[in-house]
Amino acid sequence: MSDFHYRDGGLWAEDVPLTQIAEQFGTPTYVYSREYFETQYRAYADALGDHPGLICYAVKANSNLGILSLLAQLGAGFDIVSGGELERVLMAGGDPARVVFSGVGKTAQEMRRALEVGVHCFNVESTAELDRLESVAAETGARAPVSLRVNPDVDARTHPYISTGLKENKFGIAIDSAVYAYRRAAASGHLEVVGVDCHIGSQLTELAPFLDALDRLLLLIDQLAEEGIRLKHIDLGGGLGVRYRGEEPPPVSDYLGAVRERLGDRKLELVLEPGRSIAANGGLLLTRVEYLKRTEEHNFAIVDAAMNDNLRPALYQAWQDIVAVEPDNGEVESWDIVGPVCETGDFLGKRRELALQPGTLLAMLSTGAYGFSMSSNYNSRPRAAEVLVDGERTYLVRARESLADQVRGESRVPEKN
Ligand SMILES: Cc1ncc(COP(=O)(O)O)c(C=O)c1O
Ligand SMILES: N[C@@H](CCCC[NH3+])C(=O)O
Repeated sequence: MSDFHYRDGGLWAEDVPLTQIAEQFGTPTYVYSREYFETQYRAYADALGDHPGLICYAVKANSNLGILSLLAQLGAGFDIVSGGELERVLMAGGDPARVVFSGVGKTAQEMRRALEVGVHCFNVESTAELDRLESVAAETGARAPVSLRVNPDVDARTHPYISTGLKENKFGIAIDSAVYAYRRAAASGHLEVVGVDCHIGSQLTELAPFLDALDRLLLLIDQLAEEGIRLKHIDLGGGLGVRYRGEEPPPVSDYLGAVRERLGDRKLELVLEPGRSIAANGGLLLTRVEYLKRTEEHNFAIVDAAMNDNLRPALYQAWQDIVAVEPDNGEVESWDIVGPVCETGDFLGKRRELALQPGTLLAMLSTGAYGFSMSSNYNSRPRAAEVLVDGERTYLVRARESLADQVRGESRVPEKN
């Protein structure tokens, strides 16, 4: 039985009916299944098996402390892209020695803090960043562990906004010039070269681009070894896709099986940074229909969640399934499910076949990744509550924002005299 399933005519999260969650916590609310996150993390850990390495969950996919803490309890590592994400990991009980620090714009302050707590490595994305890291390390007297993020120029065959491993993208150091950057890092007394990293994109549904990137990285590793620069680990980033509609991404075991086979008996630790494949199908967004509005063109169902809660449809024209929590036998019609935000792009789904009434409770599925974490206060809307379900228990892992939360730090100005 899946973690979100119909039972007694209604949709449940594990052993809790979603109607109960809506009643207790209101809507819109993100609902997560603990079991799902644990199963997905374990799929990676099991597929890694006895091969040395780290599964570093990409915090940006879902950075709620409840989620991070349950992963920390399983021994997960974390992939972070900001000082804020680092502090979240620490607050959740994560081990800094299992943290890899990615991102193209690390500040000196963020570097200092990461050195202080002792992260596993910095995934350095440019030579300018290498210079900054070297001077921060020199200042603090630490030796910074460095893995260069190379851009292997591989087509991930995914949405252009979430493809990151092509020459034209802003990420990483071009693989052709990586050797120079490695020589530069290896010659520094303040930097310790430990690995190589790449991340070619997100929502990949085929293995070939991952394996092409891996092959290119292995060539680089051999070239570096000839110069006496020996790497301890290879980090293939995240990117494994999930099923939103008809996609059939390869199972984690096939992916890691193929990678391990390619690595053969090389003594290279394997680091992975999965986000979406751990989180997406572990969450849903619970929302209620406020109004039904029929025009000559369309039927609109205006719900209480909006693009500020889930930006993916507006940003990528992403499709995520929307289902009724208590399917009734009313007349099924085609509806555009839209939010209250003043933007034409504020939709959650178009042309959805549903039987709706004002007050109908809906669940937008596959929203555990890049859902709440990309939400905002646009239109001064409070960000949604987040509830984690564990069997029959519910934990409010983030309270719905209040107006006071929203205006904290803002102030009026005195009248002009
Ligand atoms: C550097 C890095 N690592 C890991 C991830 C996680 O990717 P995904 O959620 O596709 O697994 C991302 C986001 O795409 C990323 O930019
Ligand atoms: N936010 C994106 C994925 C971007 C991943 C970050 N590199 C999504 O919702 O699909």
